[in-house]
Amino acid sequence: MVTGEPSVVPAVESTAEDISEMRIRGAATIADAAAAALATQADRSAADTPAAFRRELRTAARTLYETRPTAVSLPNALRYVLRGVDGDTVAALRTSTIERAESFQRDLAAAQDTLGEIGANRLRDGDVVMTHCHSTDALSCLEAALESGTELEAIVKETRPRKQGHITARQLREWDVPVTLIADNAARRYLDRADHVLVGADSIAADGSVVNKIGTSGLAVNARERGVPVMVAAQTIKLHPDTMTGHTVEIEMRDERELLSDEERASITGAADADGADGDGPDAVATDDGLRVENPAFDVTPPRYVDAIVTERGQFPPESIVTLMRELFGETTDEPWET
Ligand SMILES: O=C(COP(=O)(O)O)[C@H](O)[C@H](O)COP(=O)(O)O
Repeated sequence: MVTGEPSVVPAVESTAEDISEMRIRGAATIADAAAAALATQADRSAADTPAAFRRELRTAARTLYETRPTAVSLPNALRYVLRGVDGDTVAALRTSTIERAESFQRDLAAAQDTLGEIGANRLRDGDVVMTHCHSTDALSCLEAALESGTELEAIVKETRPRKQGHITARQLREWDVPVTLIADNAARRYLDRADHVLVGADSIAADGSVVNKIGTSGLAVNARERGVPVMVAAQTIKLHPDTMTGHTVEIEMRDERELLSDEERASITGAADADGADGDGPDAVATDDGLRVENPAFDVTPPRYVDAIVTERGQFPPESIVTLMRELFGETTDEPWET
């Protein structure tokens, strides 16, 4: 936290850490947790003036905002809650913040259900769906289809380096869906068996580009080459309003140790143990050993490789998503936590 800023309640700090460390992950889940954290901040605030209460809330929002840069659902959630904070007393501000956060969480869940019903209409009995990463919006489409009696099979990409495909596989097996888990490298080979590629999104840009887990763009290009339609399940909270005014979406770069442990690095570079050959592994990662590891968490799929973006407001060809963005966000993109 920046020195001199008002303190935030410990629950906000721990939610922020859980998001950074990906114990809370996935764009919709992050948005839900951020709204809940603002409600907790409001509930437990010891501020004795409305101005102090508002300052604390803005600091809490900034603390949450600074955790992960790519999923726009996070700032969209914070903006939604902060804009509904209203009242002349601390008690009134507290109540309005909590109510606003709760209504956000209700809307989020309802939007996911509606989106699922819409996405399910694209799926036919016996279809095989290839997934990437773990997306609750994408799974909502599969769940709605299964609930209406559609039989589905899934080819689940492992999704290196964090293997979120395991979470998807676990959920699908709970729903009794036959699952084939594959290494990411095997995707093109298995596209021959797939009727759909179904992924979620962290952000959708005004031109219809889809920002999602690293590997999505390569999958989409291969799917186009194989004639397999690509469906993106994304609630409107994933629409990135800043992209209407020319901003780009920041792609998060994560710690290289998600790809390569210190021991693996040492085995590649031949770096010796800093404290001698004691067998307990290297003590520090060398920075000048000539090996650079890069670990982008997301990539950008151009709209021409996407067949449909399924939202709770209907399904859209990617090129027309900007119309919905203007309707929902207007052109204003100021950040309430920066005031
Ligand atoms: O890319 C990811 C998660 O990345 P990470 O694991 O790095 O957070 C998901 O596809 C989207 O966030 C959509 O998820 P949802 O549909 O649940 O919002």
